Amino acid sequence: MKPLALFGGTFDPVHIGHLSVAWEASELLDAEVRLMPANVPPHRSSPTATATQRVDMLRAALRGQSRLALDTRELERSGPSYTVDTLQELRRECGERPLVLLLGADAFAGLRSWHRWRELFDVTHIGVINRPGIETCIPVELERAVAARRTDDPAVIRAQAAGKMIELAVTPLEVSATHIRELLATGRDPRYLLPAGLFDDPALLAPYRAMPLS
Ligand SMILES: Nc1ncnc2c1ncn2[C@@H]1O[C@H](COP(=O)(O)OP(=O)(O)OP(=O)(O)O)[C@@H](O)[C@H]1O
Ligand SMILES: O=C(O)c1ccc[n+]([C@@H]2O[C@H](COP(=O)([O-])O)[C@@H](O)[C@H]2O)c1
Repeated sequence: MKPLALFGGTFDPVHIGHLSVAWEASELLDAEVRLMPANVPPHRSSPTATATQRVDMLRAALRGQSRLALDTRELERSGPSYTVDTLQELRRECGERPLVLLLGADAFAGLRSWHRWRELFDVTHIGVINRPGIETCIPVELERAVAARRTDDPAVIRAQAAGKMIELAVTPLEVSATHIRELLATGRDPRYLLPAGLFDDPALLAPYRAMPLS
């Protein structure tokens, strides 16, 4: 069955690293992929842009293609966007369809600090994506906890609903939202690090610019 893959993030702002990862993951897994912005991201300080502004940017970024979709369900819940709650809700909706939670290697490395993280494997597979430029060390305990779940075969992911972990080798792009926010705050124009749609309306990137546009 065609898996449904969820790529959660703060997307403050969405950048070409996110889109390229999501696109290639959909190819590698032959999956429907949805980008899913967190309302209140756990484990980090408040985003610069509001949830509405981040969704507006995502909509502009995704315009004109039909492979990647947007899932705003976490914005409908107040409080921290715990991934386990979201994936349990999706599991109830999806029956036995394979679900895959896509995580950059840096996010995966911190998995053991997530809310009820062990329960994730009851409802979803996890797809881990290589990420250059960010020092990531997978803790030995996490490695041990997932060893028996590892597969390198997308067919295994398609054949069962949940419980596996797969590493997805995508084209490495050393891009981060932190760097893009820094560039915008210092008056630079990261034109080709951001999807073109984000430049269609000057209001979209205004939350990050040092000087409000006149
Ligand atoms: N260039 C990239 N390559 C691979 N994965 C990425 C890349 N950028 C972000 N990700 C992954 O996307 C998910 C959402 O990331 P997030 O929205 O926090 O972006 P970010 O660029 O890491 O932002 P920030 O710099 O603000 O932390 C995470 O799983 C993260 O690991
Ligand atoms: O559920 C948790 O405890 C949890 C802790 C940290 C991060 N997450 C999720 O991981 C995704 C990536 O987070 P971030 O902070 O890198 O944008 C995003 O969907 C977050 O909601 C989830």
